[in-house]
Amino acid sequence: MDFDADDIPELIPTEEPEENQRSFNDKVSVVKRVPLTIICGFLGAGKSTLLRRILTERHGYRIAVIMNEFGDTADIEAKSITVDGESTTLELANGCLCCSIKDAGAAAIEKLMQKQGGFDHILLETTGLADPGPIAGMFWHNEEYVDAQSVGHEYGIMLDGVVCVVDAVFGLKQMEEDHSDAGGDGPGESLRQIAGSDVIILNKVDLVDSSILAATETAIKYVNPAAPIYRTTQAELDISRILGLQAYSTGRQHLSGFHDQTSPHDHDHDHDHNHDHEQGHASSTVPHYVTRGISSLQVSLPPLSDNQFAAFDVWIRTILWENRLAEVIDGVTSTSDSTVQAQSKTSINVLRCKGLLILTSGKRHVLQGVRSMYEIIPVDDDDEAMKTEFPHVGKVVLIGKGLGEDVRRSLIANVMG
Ligand SMILES: Nc1nc2c(ncn2[C@@H]2O[C@H](COP(=O)(O)OP(=O)(O)OP(=O)(O)O)[C@@H](O)[C@H]2O)c(=O)[nH]1
Repeated sequence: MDFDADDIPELIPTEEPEENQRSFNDKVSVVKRVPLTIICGFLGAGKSTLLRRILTERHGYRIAVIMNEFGDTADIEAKSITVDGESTTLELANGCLCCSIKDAGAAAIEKLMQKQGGFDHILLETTGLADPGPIAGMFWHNEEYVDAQSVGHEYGIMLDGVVCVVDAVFGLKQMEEDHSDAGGDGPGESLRQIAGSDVIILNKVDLVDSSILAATETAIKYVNPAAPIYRTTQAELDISRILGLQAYSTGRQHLSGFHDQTSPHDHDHDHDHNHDHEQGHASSTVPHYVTRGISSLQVSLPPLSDNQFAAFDVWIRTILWENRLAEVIDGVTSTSDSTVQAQSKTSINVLRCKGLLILTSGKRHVLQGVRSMYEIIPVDDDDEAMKTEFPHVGKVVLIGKGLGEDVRRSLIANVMG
């Protein structure tokens, strides 16, 4: 990547950001847990372009970008270069830091912060072939943070979100090839990257026509209907779109996808109709690699009693931990459709789940899950914005493999039954 003199940003004072720049900085926790965003994406999709933009723009934030290796970014104008046994750090004119550390685990990043001081945000770039799921799981419930506190460290990390950069030129082809390469190991990396992300950047839109963009977006939405998609050229977008997502907390942002279902298959119908509608399209227009690989399932839920809420916990735990439907429903399905039951027992693999559960008492809970890890957290009812901006219908979104009709039936019967 080449930089010319025009690209070199001016020195800016390290004063407090202006009021209108506080959109995500405000969300930094008072306990100094620094938000971390994972950037994944296909090979060559534009991850470095996005990071270079963040490292050189005048946004007023102190952001640490952790890269696998400096490689083509080493020529970024640096105020100083620090090298020690474990990390190399370039301090940049706009106050950001570009870091390359041997071990990008939570403990190593926290150690870096103790040395370099706190950041407003951390971006972690993954390689083009990385599956973000295990990396997100590593940072989500970061045990090292507890250790960091107990030994008096000032900073910890909290997972803010996962962002996937998709190549508008090759995205569809990559998804297709990825599936066919996956063989018996299930869906490959490009599909897992899309499935595991909270925001999708569809980059290089300058190189394709609108019909390809629309087809690519349709395929993405079948895999992950909950993530907003932003079209970009040279990864140019407002950084507040990707930072401060709070995708793993009860923050209202994390369910924004529920409001913005532009999938042609999501109408505000009841769940039976909605699902049948999806199935109808699936047989005619959905690319085969999506229907055969990762797909998503959305189910609307009415207000739940305490017992139904407890039943949901059992149901989700069973599907996430044991990759099967809950026992009580096995009994029901086995009498009506034992083939479906047998298939679901072996093929369900949920990569990501989100949800909003509304109780008959009015209390609301957010479901968050990455693979087998999940939590159900009460929504802060004192937050005025939560009252007005949060969806008022309970809903569960599952993204993964084997999410067919039997899973929806199981959820409804097991929880509502
Ligand atoms: N025309 C066009 N080219 C772009 C755009 N974004 C990035 N590129 C170019 O695409 C190439 C790959 O971009 P990178 O940012 O290096 O991609 P990457 O995802 O970091 O690549 P890997 O690290 O190899 O996975 C570079 O030559 C970029 O200049 C865009 O929006 N339009």
